[in-house]
Amino acid sequence: MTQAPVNVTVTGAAGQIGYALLFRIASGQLLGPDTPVKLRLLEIPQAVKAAEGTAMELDDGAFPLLSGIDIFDDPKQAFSGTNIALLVGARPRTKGMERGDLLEANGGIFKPQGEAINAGAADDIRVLVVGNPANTNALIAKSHAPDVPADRFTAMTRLDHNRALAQLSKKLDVPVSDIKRLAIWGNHSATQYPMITHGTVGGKNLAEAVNDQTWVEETFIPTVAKRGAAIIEARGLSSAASAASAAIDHVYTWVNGTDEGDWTSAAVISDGSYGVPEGLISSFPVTAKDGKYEIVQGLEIDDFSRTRIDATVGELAEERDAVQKLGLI
Ligand SMILES: NC(=O)C1=CN([C@@H]2O[C@H](COP(=O)(O)OP(=O)(O)OC[C@H]3O[C@@H](n4cnc5c(N)ncnc54)[C@H](O)[C@@H]3O)[C@@H](O)[C@H]2O)C=CC1
Ligand SMILES: O=C([O-])CC(=O)C(=O)O
Repeated sequence: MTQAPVNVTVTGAAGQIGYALLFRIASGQLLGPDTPVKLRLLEIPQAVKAAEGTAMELDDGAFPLLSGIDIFDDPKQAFSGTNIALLVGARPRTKGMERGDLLEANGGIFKPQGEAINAGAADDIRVLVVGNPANTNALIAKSHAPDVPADRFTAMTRLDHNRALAQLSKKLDVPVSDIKRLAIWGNHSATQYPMITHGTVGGKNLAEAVNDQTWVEETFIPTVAKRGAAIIEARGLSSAASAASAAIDHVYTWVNGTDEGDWTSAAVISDGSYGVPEGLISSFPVTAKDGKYEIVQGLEIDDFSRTRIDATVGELAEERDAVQKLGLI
């Protein structure tokens, strides 16, 4: 192990996703088995003690790749020199809270975090926003980091992608690894569009293999799009281990690349591709190469997909307009 450790900042470190995520980072699953990591945990002051408890357990894991843990309640310190930032901590929606209140409360978190990343993160900083509303929180953070290339801000739809893989694997009775070129479009919300049109399974077209448009529209799409709510209903808590696993997948792929001929899904800054307004952080089919996510170009979009993409992207535009009105971007 000769490489210098990579600094990884995790916000919301004392939360339930943090608890599932940190041990996997420490064991080398975020960046690979040859890359040592240094953890920088950010929490609100009331949760610092709980984060200290998690750090004690991380110590007790005796992970060979974990070269240190620091805990902060100040974003400026937490993001100083960081290479990878996982923005997990967010303000959850509580009873009686309107959508605007939620966006405003999260603006109070993601604006200072964007500023702190701008001020002190390493030049190769890569940011993944997990905390909801993830796409718009990423947009807020990006807006306050003008010196960081915009394509370094991403939001997580890999969990939706993995959920879609799992549903298709069950439907077709094939291993998830046989299914390629699946794509989640738009917002990480119930309007998202999981698209199978260009997918493949064992080299054959995925939509033809499924051959059941009623199942796609009435079962597959709603199951994937509403899975978060179904998990809350069943567990009494929102998805945590699966969300942590998807965050690991998102960063691992970003750094190590997609397989030749395959895609994944990530919410990245739109360059106007497929009519998605430039500047929105929207999920697209993406490849990763040389440490960069790129939107897959040139796909034919059928009428059904167009309608679904327009709806979810329309919701993103509304969220952008709302945070613009609140002066958060
Ligand atoms: N994009 C996705 O696919 C998914 C996103 N999520 C979202 O991830 C977020 C975290 O989920 P959980 O870990 O289950 O929540 P949690 O409530 O268990 O933990 C959140 C943690 O964030 C901390 N926090 C709050 N404000 C902070 C700030 N300003 N700086 C640092 N830390 C702060 C809290 O103290 C808490 O420890 C939620 O917004 C949830 O909706 C959850 C699942 C999937
Ligand atoms: O729905 C939630 O609150 C958590 C979430 O984002 C998901 O599980 O996809």
